[in-house]
Amino acid sequence: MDEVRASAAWVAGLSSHVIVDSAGIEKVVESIGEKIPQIEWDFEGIHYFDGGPLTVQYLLVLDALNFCFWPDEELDYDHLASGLKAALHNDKSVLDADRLQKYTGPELRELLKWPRPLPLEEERVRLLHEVGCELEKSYGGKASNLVDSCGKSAAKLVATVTSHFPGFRDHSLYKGRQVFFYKRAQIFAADLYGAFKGQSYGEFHDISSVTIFADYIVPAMLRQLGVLKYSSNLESKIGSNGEIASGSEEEVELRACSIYAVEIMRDLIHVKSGKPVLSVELDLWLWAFGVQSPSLQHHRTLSIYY
Ligand SMILES: Nc1nc2c(c(CN[C@H]3C=C[C@H](O)[C@@H]3O)cn2[C@@H]2O[C@H](COP(=O)(O)O)[C@@H](O)[C@H]2O)c(=O)[nH]1
Repeated sequence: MDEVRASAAWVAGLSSHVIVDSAGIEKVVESIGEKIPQIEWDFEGIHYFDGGPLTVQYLLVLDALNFCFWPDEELDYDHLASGLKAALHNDKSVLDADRLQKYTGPELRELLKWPRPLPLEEERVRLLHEVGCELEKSYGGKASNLVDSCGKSAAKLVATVTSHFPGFRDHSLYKGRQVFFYKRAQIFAADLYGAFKGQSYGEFHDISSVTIFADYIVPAMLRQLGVLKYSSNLESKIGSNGEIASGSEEEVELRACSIYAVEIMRDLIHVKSGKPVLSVELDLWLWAFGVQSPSLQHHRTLSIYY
């Protein structure tokens, strides 16, 4: 994850559409004080959890599909999580590697009990096939074997997931240079950590190396808090729900500045409170407030990465 942190800082240093406001960060840190808001991982009660390997399989599939819900105004992340949970309660074999390789779009819709085509449905199906195929080829069909192979290192897990599954290689180019986000790979590590409460499949000695997950909710939340400032052009595009192209400087800056700003915030909280804080905890706090704030306007980019 060093490459995520380093490339985000590099982009933030050159950024022109999005600015990280250090006074805004100071204000947020002041308002937090000594008490970092602690959010329960499954605060919505939407996740499948049985304490064993099937939960790991569930989380990998969940994060393989954890992107771009906004094109359907009625669809959100909760539908995906609770849909997979209900499907698993009904039939424990729905996420078996051989079955993952065969789903069609209409079958995936049926599995999630969603009445119409999902956004980027063909891509979702392709990514499911990729997960099933690679799990079968390299890990005996089990995501839990993949996690076991990482020696309780979140950094190794992210490196393993991104090297085995091309769909998780969330990166972009900015001013000619490769920048890394690895949103869904990192969130897989964080979801294991959260679901298993830092034990068993969720035990990582380096969970502090994970950054926030650059999606479309966290930048909007950071902007609402006064941590990010947008150029007037970008502001009006987002305000009018205009689409921002994947890979555009605006999109890369939105994501990179969010990661960078939270890393700065995290260091400042540590200095002021004397207590270390995880980016994973700050992410969950920002995301949980963001998704519960209906007026929050976020950027719209068609992407399989977030
Ligand atoms: N930064 C960050 N982004 C996250 C999540 C999560 C879910 N995390 C689970 C972990 C603990 C909780 O129990 C959650 O269940 C989803 N997203 C992103 O949000 C967007 C969905 O928005 P909407 O269309 O409104 O549903 C989409 O880009 C999705 O990829 C997170 O934690 N952090």
